[in-house]
Amino acid sequence: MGEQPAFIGAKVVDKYLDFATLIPLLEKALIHFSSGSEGGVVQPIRTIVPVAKYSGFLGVMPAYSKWDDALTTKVVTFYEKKTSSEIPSHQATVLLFEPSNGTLKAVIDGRVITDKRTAAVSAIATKLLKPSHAEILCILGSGAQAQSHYQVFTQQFSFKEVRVWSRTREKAERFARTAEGEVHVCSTPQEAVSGADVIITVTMATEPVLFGDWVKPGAHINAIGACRPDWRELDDVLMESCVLYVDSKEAAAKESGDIVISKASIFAEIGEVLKGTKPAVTDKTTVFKSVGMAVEDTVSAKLVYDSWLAENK
Ligand SMILES: NC(=O)C1=CN([C@@H]2O[C@H](COP(=O)(O)OP(=O)(O)OC[C@H]3O[C@@H](n4cnc5c(N)ncnc54)[C@H](O)[C@@H]3O)[C@@H](O)[C@H]2O)C=CC1
Ligand SMILES: O=C(O)C1=NCCCC1
Repeated sequence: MGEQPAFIGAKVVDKYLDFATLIPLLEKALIHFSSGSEGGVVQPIRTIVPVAKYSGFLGVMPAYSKWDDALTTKVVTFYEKKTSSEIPSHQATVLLFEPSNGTLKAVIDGRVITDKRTAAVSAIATKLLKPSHAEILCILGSGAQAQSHYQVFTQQFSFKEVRVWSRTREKAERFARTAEGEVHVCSTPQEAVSGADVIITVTMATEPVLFGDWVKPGAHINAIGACRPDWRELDDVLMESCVLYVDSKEAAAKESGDIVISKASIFAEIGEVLKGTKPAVTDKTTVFKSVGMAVEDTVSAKLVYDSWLAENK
């Protein structure tokens, strides 16, 4: 029998995944992904199994990155209705394999990876696309992604004001109370969005929560939810009037109702902007529609495993 795989839990993952190290790795992964076969990323569209009886979904997200020589698959579940406050709506595990022979090297908590890599990619998009004077940050939603986005955005940028709105005011207040800096709780999404320079939508909404008529012209929006073809976070006015960036054109056009239903046309992948083959527009309203990519999990899991191995040889 060979060696047993390492089991790496959420606390250890959190310790090793610091944004300053993760962001440059994700930038490279986005460039590789958007470089076709030359980029060496093999990432099929993920498989999603609906568990209709419980309004849940199971997703399988495999990827290989030649440049990182890393092979993973994430298995993620997400449930529309929370069954208890202790069980997160999204749970995930990343399996890391030895690419040369297929041996399973590690079973790694995928929840922290999902939260942090998604937020880090939004920060990358925002650095490229935000208006030059961005003073007000608005977050719609107050769950796990809201937390990780708040963390990285307050670390990477210096907003003068941070606002949050959530369907349940009490949850928005809890978010503000536990945040490290000052967060202004808003009573309506419109109040939160009004005059904001950067907006993040991190909800499980299935109908629009952000309307184009509310958005300050030139603002940048990171749209993180609406990962099913019949789910929306943004309305048609916004989708039709913005310059639309995505992580993966193929996946976004198939998976997100914000694009499928509005039929908005995609301008570029973020990886193309990082590569310099497509421009970063900063004087118009921009949307980064994120659906999440397996290769982001691959480079994150490799970082965690390599860091863990260095301390546990
Ligand atoms: N693009 C990506 O890479 C990823 C996207 N996601 C998506 O991001 C979104 C947020 O995920 P988490 O923070 O982990 O979930 P969560 O369950 O921790 O938080 C969800 C938030 O959405 C709010 N919400 C639920 N239904 C709503 C509705 N109908 N209208 C307005 N707000 C509503 C909840 O009150 C809560 O604040 C989800 O849509 C999730 O699927 C999650 C992981 C990766
Ligand atoms: O990329 C991911 O991981 C996810 N994206 C959409 C929702 C489920 C998790």
